[in-house]
Formats: sequence, structure tokens, C-alpha cells
Amino acid sequence: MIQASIATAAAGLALLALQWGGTDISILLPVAVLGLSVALFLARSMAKFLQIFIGVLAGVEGLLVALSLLRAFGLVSESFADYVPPASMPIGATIFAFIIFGVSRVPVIRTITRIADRYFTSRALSEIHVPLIGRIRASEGAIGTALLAFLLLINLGQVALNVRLNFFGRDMFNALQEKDAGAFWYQLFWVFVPLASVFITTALVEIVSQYVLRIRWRGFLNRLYVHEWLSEGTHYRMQLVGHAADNPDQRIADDLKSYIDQTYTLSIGLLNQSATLVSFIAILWSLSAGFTLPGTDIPVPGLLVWVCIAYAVLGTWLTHAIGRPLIRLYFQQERVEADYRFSLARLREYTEQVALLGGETAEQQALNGRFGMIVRNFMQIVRRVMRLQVFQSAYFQANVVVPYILTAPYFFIGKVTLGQMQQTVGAFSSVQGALDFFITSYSTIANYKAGVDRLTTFEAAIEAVRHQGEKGRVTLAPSHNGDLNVEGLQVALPDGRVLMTADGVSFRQGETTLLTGPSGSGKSTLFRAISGIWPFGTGQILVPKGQSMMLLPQRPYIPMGALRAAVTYPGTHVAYGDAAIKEALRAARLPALVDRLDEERAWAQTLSLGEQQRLAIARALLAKPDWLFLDEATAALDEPTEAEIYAVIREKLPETTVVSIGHRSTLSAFHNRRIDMVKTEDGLFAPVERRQPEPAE
Ligand SMILES: Nc1ncnc2c1ncn2[C@@H]1O[C@H](COP(=O)(O)OP(=O)(O)OP(=O)(O)O)[C@@H](O)[C@H]1O
Repeated sequence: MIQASIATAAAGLALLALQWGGTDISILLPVAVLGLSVALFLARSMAKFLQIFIGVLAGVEGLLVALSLLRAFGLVSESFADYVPPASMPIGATIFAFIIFGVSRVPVIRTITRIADRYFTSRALSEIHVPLIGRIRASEGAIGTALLAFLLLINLGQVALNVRLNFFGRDMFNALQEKDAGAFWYQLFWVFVPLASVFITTALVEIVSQYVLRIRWRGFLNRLYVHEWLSEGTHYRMQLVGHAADNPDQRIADDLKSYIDQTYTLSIGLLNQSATLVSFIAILWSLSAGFTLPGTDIPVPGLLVWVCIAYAVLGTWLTHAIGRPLIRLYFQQERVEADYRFSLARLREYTEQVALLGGETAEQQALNGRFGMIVRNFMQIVRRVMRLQVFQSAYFQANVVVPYILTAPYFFIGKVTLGQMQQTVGAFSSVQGALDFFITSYSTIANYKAGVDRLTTFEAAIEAVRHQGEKGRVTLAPSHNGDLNVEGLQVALPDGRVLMTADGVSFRQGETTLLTGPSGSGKSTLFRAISGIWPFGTGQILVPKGQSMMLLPQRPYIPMGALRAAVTYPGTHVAYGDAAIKEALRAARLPALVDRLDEERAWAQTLSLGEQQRLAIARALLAKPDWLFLDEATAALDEPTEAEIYAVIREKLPETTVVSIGHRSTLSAFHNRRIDMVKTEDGLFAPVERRQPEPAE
């Protein structure tokens, strides 16, 4: 399919090349296309691409200004002069280039290109299958840049085809006016058919290429964001410090996707429409040559261009005036939709609790209330869109007749031919369409800006967490004596309030320790600090060098999917054989699960808390860590089973040092040492060693 399309496009292009000579502005496009393609292949990043793009545009404009001056001084031959646009045209285009340049310096555009650059400058090696050529290995950034370059060229090519079609319109209507059947059929079969076939095939190639680019780009940024969010416990610490980056799931899944889709659509659209604008303004300018101020003989250079711009400015201003409230309403709609979705997801998570309490009616009322907000806001959007639609429909209808109204008087007095009139109408509509791009993209741009902000605050939150408390934070350092030592530690809450202190406390290798104390005294937080995920506070924890640690919380995390993955988590299921997994389950007193390893279900909802805790113990038996921290990890078990579990740990993991947190007095029997959290004179909690009886055999 793709090969056939490319072949058809190539044949069409060859035919077109033979036809091109008759157009007046053919000089513009090859120069621009060549310059752009060189620029793109040189560009290593979007930001650099923008600079080069503007450089090339300014270069082309400079060339045109020079040619115009040569023409003004009569230094170019008469026939060549036909191809040189009047001086005001390149000057206008140069101003346009400077506007683009100015826009590219705007902070928000820099932010957009900075996010995009992470993909376009990537050096990660990758592969792409190119039809007719085969597999190509290159860096992902180079593949992305090449795809983008290809797409830009296709889009510029489509603008060029539109320009050619505009001249086809002129020639065909002139042939009709002169009743020249031969010229008419020639235009139809030798100009229109190849043009149309190239158009169709380039549209096909474009759609395939842009989907490939979008998914590669999204895949890359998705992996990058997930990696940054997950590494070094950032995901956990981000939610500790507050709401600077709410709903990271939405940012990674939705905002990233919209960012890529809209960046592509808006930037390609902008480029496309800019090229259309420049090309057709040139045509409209030269077509305005015979036009005078209505009712007089005073010639106005570029009359049609000015009328067209004035008309579009009026349209844009009215659209803005009518449509402005839509930005706020769309934003609001996103929020109420997200709230509704979240309520449903939360209900799914707590389905058992709701069913037990018979809370269905209350839930239904709350859901209806939230949905009511969706409907109310939506109806406001409908009312606003209706007004905008009435205006835009009238405006677009007027677009059809306005150019005829403008040119008809000149046609009737014989100043322009039917073909020229037709061409003027076409060019007017194209310029109009390009200027309308801003009208039609109005709300998209507003949404886009909100999405980009969400991504940048997400990145900023990740950065902030990484550099959090570089001056004062709990630090981890290797201990060389095999013990875990706490020195000068002050553990604080995220808001800076000190919670507990610990100095000179050691957890010795090979000794089982029980940590007890009042609820809220900071036992779990001390464990978090030891694992390195709680940075708030000061002091140092010396962690045995090269030894593995595992921490089991009271409520274990059970991933979605097969039971096998839940037991082997966080290792992959291939890390352990079936026999080992089954043995661990039996040892953890879960024999009923042994034959259900491949079963996929919502295990977190299916298993009782006690079963989930035993499953976590099975994980520890498989992973065989050097240090095992149990934070009330057996609190949901009955006392005899808890005793069995501790016996199994001692039997199966004789080399593992166990440190437990617990409230039950029976736990003392399984530990050599006991440390209590007690309140000191300054009102803070501190660990104090207690005498401990010998553990039961
Ligand atoms: N992310 C947080 N933000 C603010 N305060 C927190 C945060 N996490 C814990 N705390 C507070 O820190 C204190 C200590 O909590 P921690 O879970 O360490 O206590 P604990 O001794 O393990 O209690 P329990 O025996 O009830 O499990 C509590 O007052 C708790 O509210």
C-alpha cells in the first residue's frame, strides 16, 4: 500500500515538475523547501531547529529584498523581473519572520521546546522499519528528527500543491472563457489528475508517518517520566511534600499524550498556515496590480491583501469577544470530569466497605451530584458554543461571497479575466483560511497551555524532591562493622516539626530486635528513614555495606495480575522456579494458593489481610534478605499462626537479622532485644533499650 502510494506520488511529482514552469512564484518554494530540508537535517533539537528555521526564513527574505532592489534599479532583465516579487512583499514577509522569531523567544515556547528536546536530543539507540529501504538503526532522537523533517517537507509540499492548484483554477477558467476545448481538457487531465493523485498519496503517507512519530515520541517521554517518577522513591516523597504536582497518573497518562498530539498539530498547523499565508499573500499581491480604490482611478498596491487582513482581524476580534468565556468553561469541565472519574474509581476500591455499611444510596446521591456539575457546566458550554457557532457560520458563509463582491466590479469593466477572478477568489480564501487558523485553534491553544503547565510543574516537583534538603537531611552512609548504627538522628515531619531523636542506637547483625512504643511515636517513620525514603530531619544512619534489606509494612502492596507476580514481587517471576515459589507459600502457611499461581484476579481485594501478610512473608522467604524489617507485618494474624511464622523465619532465614515493630506482648518471645520509644523531657520520643528475656526456642 505504502509502496504503491510512494510510486504514484513520484509519478505525479515527475509530471508536475514538467508543468510547473507557468507559475509566477515558483522561485519562492524551491528555495524555501531546500533551505528548510538542509536546516532540518542539520538540526539536532527542536529549539535549534527553530533557530535554524528562522535563520533560513530570514535568509530567503534577505534574498528577496536584494532581488527587489535589483529590480527597482532595473538591474535584472525584463523576463527575470516577472519572477521577482515587489519590494513590499519581502519586507512584509521579513516582518512576519521577525514575529516568529519573537514568538520563539517567549518563555512558554521555550518551555515547550525544552520538553520536546528531551526526545529529539536522545542518544538512545533504536530501530525503525522504513518501507523500500528496510531496517535502520540510529539514535531515537535522530529517528524522531528525521520523521519530523519528512513531515515538514510533506506539509510544505502540500502548500506548494495548493499554490499550483490555484494557478490551475486560473488556466481552466480562462480556457472556459475562451471556449478553448483543447486547453480545458489538457488542464483537466495533465494538470489536475497528477496534482490530485499526489495530494491523495501524500495525505496517506503523512498520516502514517505522523502516527509513527507520535507513538515513538510518547513512548520515549512516557518511559522517561515513569523512570524519573519512580527512581529513588521520588513518587513517595512527592506526595509527602504536598500538592505541587497532584494526580501524577493523569500527568503521565493524559497530559503527556495531549502535549505530544497538540504540539504536533499546532506546530505543523502553524507552519502549514504560515507557508500558505506567505505564498498566497504573494499571489494576492500580484493579482491586486490592476485594482484601484473603488469609484476612483487611484491604484492601491496590494489592495486585496489589506482588505483580506482587515476582514480577518475583525473576525478574530469578534471570535475572541464571543468565545473568551469558553477557555474557563473548558478548564472547569476537565476538573468536574476528573472529580467524577475519581469518585467512581474510589468507590471501586472501597466496594466491600460500602457494601458492608449499605452505603449505596449515599454513594449514588454523591455520584449524581457530581454528574450534575458536569451537566451544568456542559450546558453553559453549549450556550456559549451556540453563540460562537452562529457568528462563525455567518462569517464562513460570507467568506464565500466576499471575494466575488470585491472582484466582480473589476471583472464587469473588463479589468480582470474570469480566470483571474477565480484565482483571486481561491487566493483570498486560502489567506483567509490561514488567518482563521488562529480563530479555530482558539480553545485548543488555551487547553494546550494548561497541559504544558501541568507537565512543567510535574518536572519541577521531581527536581525539587531530588534536591530536597541538600543542606539538612537524614543521610545514609555505609557501616563497615556489619551493624546498623544511628548517630545524632533527629527525624522530622515534612513541615519541619521534630518528631523523634536517636543517638548511638545500634541494631546488631544476627540479633533479633523488637521496637515498641506508643502509637504515633515515630516507629514506622524510623523504619522509613532507615530505608532512605524519609529525608526530613538531620543526622546519619550507617547501613551495613553491601547487605540487602527488605521492609514489610502492615498492609502489603499486591500488584495487579497473576498470583505468581504477587508472590515474587519486587523480583520478576522468572527469578524463581515454581518449586521455590510453592515451597515459600507452604512455609508461609498458604498451602491453598500453591496451585493458583497463574490465576489473575484482584488479589488485594480477594485475600484477607492476614493472608496478604503471609504472602508478604513468602516474598521474604524467597528474597532471603540480609535484614528484614517487619512493621506490624504479622499484626493481622492470630497468635499461634504468628508464632509459627516467626519460627519459620528463624528456620528458613537463619542468616537474616530481623527487626520488628509491634504492640503485642507475645512478640517479645521471638526477639533477643527490645527497644522502647519513650517520651523524653523535651517532649520528643527517643528509643531506649529494655532488658529482654531470652527468646523461646
Ligand atoms: N506524611 C506525613 N505527613 C505528616 N505527618 C506524618 C506523615 N507520616 C506520618 N506522620 C505523623 O508522624 C507521626 C509518627 O507516625 P508513625 O507512623 O511513624 O507512628 P508509629 O509509631 O509507627 O505509629 P503506630 O504504632 O500507630 O503505627 C504520627 O503522628 C503521624 O501522624
